[in-house]
Amino acid sequence: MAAKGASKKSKKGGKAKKSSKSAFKKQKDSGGLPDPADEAAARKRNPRAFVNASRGKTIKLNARKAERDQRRMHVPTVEPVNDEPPPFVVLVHGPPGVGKTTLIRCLVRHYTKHSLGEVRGPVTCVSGKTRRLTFIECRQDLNAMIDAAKFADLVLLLIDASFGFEMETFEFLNLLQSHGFPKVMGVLTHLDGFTDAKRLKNTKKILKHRFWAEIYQGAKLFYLSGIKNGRYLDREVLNLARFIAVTKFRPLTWRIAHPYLVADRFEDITAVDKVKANPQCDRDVAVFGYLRGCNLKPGTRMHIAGAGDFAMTAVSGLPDPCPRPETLRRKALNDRQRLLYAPMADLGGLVYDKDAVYIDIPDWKVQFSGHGQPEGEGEAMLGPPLPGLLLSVCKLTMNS
Ligand SMILES: Nc1nc2c(ncn2[C@@H]2O[C@H](COP(=O)(O)OP(=O)(O)OP(=O)(O)O)[C@@H](O)[C@H]2O)c(=O)[nH]1
Repeated sequence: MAAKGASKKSKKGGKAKKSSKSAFKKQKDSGGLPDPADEAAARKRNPRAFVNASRGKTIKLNARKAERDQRRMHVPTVEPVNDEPPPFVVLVHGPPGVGKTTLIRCLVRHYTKHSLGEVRGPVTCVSGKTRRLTFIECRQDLNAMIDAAKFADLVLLLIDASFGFEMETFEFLNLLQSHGFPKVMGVLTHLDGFTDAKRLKNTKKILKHRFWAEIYQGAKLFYLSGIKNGRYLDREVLNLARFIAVTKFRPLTWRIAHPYLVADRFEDITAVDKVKANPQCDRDVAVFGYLRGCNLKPGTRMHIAGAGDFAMTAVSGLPDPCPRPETLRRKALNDRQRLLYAPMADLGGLVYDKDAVYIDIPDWKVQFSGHGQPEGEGEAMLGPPLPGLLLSVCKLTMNS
């Protein structure tokens, strides 16, 4: 223990340098300079020699190492080579009001420069030269979560920081475990509700460690610090979007061995007379979506989650409605290559209903005759939709 009143020797800064210089001079004067070989050996033994000086950098390096180790542990299989892989499914999950719709809108806006109105059904967009993403919003409802756990490639787990984790979030993680556990990233929202900086820092830290305890040490957690003009901050969305665009997805053994399809949309194509005669009759339904997993053989029985087993009468390939860019020479995508395909959303003035398609035509483009539709009505109904009107990769017709 230092004697009372003795001054503390400084270890950093100008004073420390000065004192080390004077110590060296003293040693030189007394002729007791250490042997350079001994000095080099001592330096090699220095346990702190390879430790990062910066604490933040050490944490980041450890997190990256954990990520790499996890990836190594989880890739026992090689994904089959596919020239045109289907879009990856990014599932956005969280409690009501946490910001799922807002986040999907912001990400789609970032990738395609298109502002979505309402987010309904799957939204597919081109996210880069070689990748397409399908965003799906998952309600905090047990049935929806059970279905979503079966097809998600990446889960964005939204957490309301002002509330913390909810029971359903843990339930969903358990469901994911039973389906092979896809990649999971956390996103903290409602951080602008904190006025005290210290409390905000503590909350972030607590939630991060809780999240790491559930997933693994170093799992990626993003912070969205607030809303501006109904959108998350551009810089934070850009970081998240870039991370999603480059992240590697784990091929899950069961999924790559089975054909499956996430329906972008469906149509009831039963003959009208048949339904009129017997409203309870078996229906013919055409389901449109990208085929995932392995090849689908025509004639196999299909299982529709939550509905049961069905016989398939026909399968046909359709032109891709959201193809990847053909020329990869340019570094960035141009606006024409940033495609968006969301058949259920109100995109481009096209709305799909159960039994009709509506096209929204602005009033100034329409010249109504005196006997036609009343003036001012901007929606024209086209009648029952034809199968294959809006194109998709696979079409199935089923009856029970
Ligand atoms: N202050 C603040 N408001 C937010 C934040 N995130 C979302 N909101 C607001 O919360 C409201 C609900 O956002 P939505 O994106 O509709 O949430 P949701 O999870 O899709 O809600 P449901 O569709 O009901 O499940 C909107 O008014 C958003 O502006 C945030 O980080 N801070």
